[in-house]
Amino acid sequence: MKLGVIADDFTGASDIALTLAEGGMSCVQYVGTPSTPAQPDVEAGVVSLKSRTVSAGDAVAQSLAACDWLTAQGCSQIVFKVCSTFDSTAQGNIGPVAEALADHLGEAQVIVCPAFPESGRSVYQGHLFVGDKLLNASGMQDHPLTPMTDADLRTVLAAQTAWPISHIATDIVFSGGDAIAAAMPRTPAMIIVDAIRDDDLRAIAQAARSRKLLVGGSGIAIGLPANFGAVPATPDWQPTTGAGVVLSGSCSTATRGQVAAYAKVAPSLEITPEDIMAGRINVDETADWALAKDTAPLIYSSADPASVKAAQQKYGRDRLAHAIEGFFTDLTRALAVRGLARLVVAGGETSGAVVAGLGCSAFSVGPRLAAGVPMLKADNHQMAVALKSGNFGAADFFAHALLRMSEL
Ligand SMILES: Nc1ncnc2c1ncn2[C@@H]1O[C@H](COP(=O)(O)OP(=O)(O)O)[C@@H](O)[C@H]1O
Ligand SMILES: O=C(O)[C@@H](O)C(=O)COP(=O)(O)O
Repeated sequence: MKLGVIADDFTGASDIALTLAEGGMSCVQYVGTPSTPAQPDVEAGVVSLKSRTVSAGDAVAQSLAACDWLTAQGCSQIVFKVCSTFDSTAQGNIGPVAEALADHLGEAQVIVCPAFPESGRSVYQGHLFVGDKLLNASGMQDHPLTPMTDADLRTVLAAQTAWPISHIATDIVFSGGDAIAAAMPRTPAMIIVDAIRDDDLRAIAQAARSRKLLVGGSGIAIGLPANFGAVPATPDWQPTTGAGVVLSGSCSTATRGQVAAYAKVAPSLEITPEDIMAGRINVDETADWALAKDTAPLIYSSADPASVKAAQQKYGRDRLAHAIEGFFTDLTRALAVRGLARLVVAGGETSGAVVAGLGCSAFSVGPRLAAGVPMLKADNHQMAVALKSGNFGAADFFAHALLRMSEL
């Protein structure tokens, strides 16, 4: 293994795994840190953690364990994959984990860049944009767990770490990899690097060729496979037919549009916070209902910001999230034993919960369904799976994903 990734959620892990696979690296997405060695042909290993919203201490411990496993497999460079919308709170976990990994690997300068131009995320003058909106006006200010209310990544990161924060601006980035390398501070720092185009990310990769640690969204990986001699490729796929289900616990803007669109063409079942907290949902009956349908049904808890806020005030934010995620874990387990063959999931935390219900230990990475979303095959069920980030994908993503999984 040459390149190791520690991803702070499961959708983020499959997002960067797609970038690396399309860059021509043989790539596996692991479910948590494996306890056994990787297959010898794996060049890029992506460890999926569910560490974005746990305590900073827990996130650090999980990330260091993942780092140790990846370096033991031979990785010379580690990427800490965070969200392209920099999802975090003042407590972390981006700063504390980046700091701990840097100390552990002996790296004093850490490039931090969440830009992902293909999905509209750009970093300019240290500020993160989603399309033409600043991060704090993009919808991310209403996220149920990690509301983002400041677009200046320098102040966001400074609140999470004692390390000095530095910045490399677009004029230097446009001058290329050598200019970026020359502009790197000589003293310890986390460096927010601007990037608005894929070419900027390639220049960053060139500058980072011998860095032991990088922090970023999947865009940070665009230029990395070439550093390891890989050439672009299309990942293989064996079609999977059979029963399909869409599970959505994401309350993000794009997902809510996808839920509304799919509910018009397929059976759907809304699970409300009241249903969950009152224990009104029978998981086995729900799984039977889902698999009796001719068209893959949608089961969702996705709701608008006002409803989410009201439910959080009533039940407590973390308690509610935990209960909803627990429901999705149990439902997935029930669906898997009944022979589910195609599974589409919306939401990063939700995906972590769903994958826990699958009980698999790794995914092979197939071709793209949308920017940042590959088709995956679970190693235990040979099930086709898509883990879609909250804000990725077009309005017809669910129908498109289910269809593509079954096509040659
Ligand atoms: N109706 C709801 N009310 C409150 N919280 C919810 C509701 N539905 C889902 N959630 C919780 O909101 C969080 C959504 O996060 P996530 O799955 O990561 O989505 P995204 O990818 O959009 O960030 C999860 O913890 C989920 O359990
Ligand atoms: O970088 C991204 O935007 C995604 O890969 C990601 O991590 C998104 O997280 P969720 O929106 O919580 O799925």
